[in-house]
Amino acid sequence: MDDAFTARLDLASRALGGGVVHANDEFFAAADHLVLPEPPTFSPRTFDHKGQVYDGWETRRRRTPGSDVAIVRLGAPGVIHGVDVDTSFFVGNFPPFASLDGLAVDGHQVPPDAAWTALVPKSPLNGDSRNLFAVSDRRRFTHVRLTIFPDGGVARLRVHGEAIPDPALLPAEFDVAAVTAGATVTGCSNMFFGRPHQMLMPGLARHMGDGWETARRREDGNEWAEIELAAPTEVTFVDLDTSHFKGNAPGAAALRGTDGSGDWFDILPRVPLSPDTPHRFPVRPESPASRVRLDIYPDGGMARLRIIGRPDRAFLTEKFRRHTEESRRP
Ligand SMILES: NC(=O)NC(NC(N)=O)C(=O)[O-]
Repeated sequence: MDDAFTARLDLASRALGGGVVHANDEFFAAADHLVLPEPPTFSPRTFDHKGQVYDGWETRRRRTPGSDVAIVRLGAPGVIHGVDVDTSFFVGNFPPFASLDGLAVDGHQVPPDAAWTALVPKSPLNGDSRNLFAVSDRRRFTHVRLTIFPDGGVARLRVHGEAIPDPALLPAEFDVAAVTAGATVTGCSNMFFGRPHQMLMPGLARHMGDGWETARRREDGNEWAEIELAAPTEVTFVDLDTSHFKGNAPGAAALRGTDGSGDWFDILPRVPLSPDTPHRFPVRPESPASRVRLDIYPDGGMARLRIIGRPDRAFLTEKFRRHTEESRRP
């Protein structure tokens, strides 16, 4: 099956601010575990007052017909390309079937009579494994609802897709390289220790594992990453944050941009970098950029990359409109 969607951003992740807003039953384990960014873990023969401790959402054994549900508010609303219903470590207690629905709400509350859209029909699950389901609906959703039949445990719910922010909620100038704004990594030379999209995650990096890190380069040349920005943008500031990279920060970096025509121009000509330091550079590039290339010399780690500027509002509005109109239709 097509599982290419697993490389996409997890829109539900707590790392983006996603959260569980409702679960009808959490007897054995809290549904909040569903959106944790870390892979699930298990410690055998570890019992609390309710039973064996699980790193997931686990409901009690049903004695009446029915199903159990959990509703997740996406950290970044967007278009869902596929989901992973991960039942890791649930063996004698995984749900044999699950389904997933989506909802797009204006504002912040889920109305009790909301009309949910089916994204994954009731489908069989395997225990102690990832269960991948592609989603073909290309509308924008703010919430998903996981239903398990009849009961049981799910370790994580990953909702892979592309973030589509509401332009009405974005200021005139913001970080257009942020994954929550819809920026994506389109290529990189090396990601041995850490994937480059981590540079584009919200907030400060928590530790060295929370950034882009290459292997030590043993030949000539330098490492690089390319990013498609949320929209064509007049860039005003570039942040290169090497926090936590103390013995392995790049010695220098440069940022170039293109408007898609194939011509590249300097946004930030090569500058020296210090270890474990958030650097900010005011810039005045000659043109708006829709894509950028970060070169680091020769290799190393970057905790965060921020590209602040004034995006093309019409571009953002059209992207939002294209994915939104129909998902709001009753
Ligand atoms: N040994 C178990 O895991 N039992 C049960 N679950 C927990 N959490 O104890 C159950 O009945 O599914």
